[in-house]
Amino acid sequence: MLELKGINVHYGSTQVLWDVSMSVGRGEIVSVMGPNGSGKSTVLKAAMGLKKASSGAVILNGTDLQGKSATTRPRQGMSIVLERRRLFPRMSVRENILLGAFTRPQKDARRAFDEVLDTLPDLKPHLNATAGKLSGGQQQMVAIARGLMADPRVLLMDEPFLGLSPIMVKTVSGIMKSINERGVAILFNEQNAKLSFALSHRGYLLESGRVVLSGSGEEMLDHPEVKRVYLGVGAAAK
Ligand SMILES: Nc1ncnc2c1ncn2[C@@H]1O[C@H](COP(=O)(O)OP(=O)(O)OP(=O)(O)O)[C@@H](O)[C@H]1O
Repeated sequence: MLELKGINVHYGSTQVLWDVSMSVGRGEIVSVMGPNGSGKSTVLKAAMGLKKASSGAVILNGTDLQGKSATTRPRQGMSIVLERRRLFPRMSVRENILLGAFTRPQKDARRAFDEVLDTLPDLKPHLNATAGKLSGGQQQMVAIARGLMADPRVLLMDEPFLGLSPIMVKTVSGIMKSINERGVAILFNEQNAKLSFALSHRGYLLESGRVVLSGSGEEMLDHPEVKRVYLGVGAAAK
């Protein structure tokens, strides 16, 4: 349903993505894993149109989105949960969530709001709280709720576990699974190989802006290179 084809991205004269091709099928959870600075966030930003690719195509359900602005993409069925949550800290949780429906008529927004709270019931007691006062994990839930308000078929999640406690990591990965079970495909990035590939149906390994490996979550976890470099398996025996 979402395809990135031969994406090249530059910041100024520096190229940071090289011929990146990825796909996300209907109902899949797909991860982009790689070290710091390998270009994971840039992949998601290019998919969402927040960073313009120098060349290549972003295709969503057969429509080429290249050249169409980020603001049109929620209507096409794609939304993004940005890194570090990017909430409006002085606004209430309710206001932050409702912002996610800016492209939808009010009646649809109200219905979407109720559905989103069914998916994330833990937010109900906090709707009138100031977003900036919530814990990191709760803020991540608000960011996910905001992303869901556009009723996406594909949800992009930029480092959804960043800075969360192990318990909140479990909670958020559970939320991702339940969103996915409701028919939403997810493309997310994460630096931790185990977390990335254990949660995803398929994954990509990105190094220095290039896809160097891809496969099912299990294949990725079992790959000798992933094991050696990213899981530290074997190193301890020496
Ligand atoms: N706005 C920007 N201007 C210039 N260079 C940038 C900008 N954003 C990212 N870069 C560079 O592009 C490269 C890829 O960055 P990106 O944030 O996509 O990597 P990442 O894998 O998501 O890293 P991290 O895990 O640290 O978030 C890095 O070398 C980074 O320094």
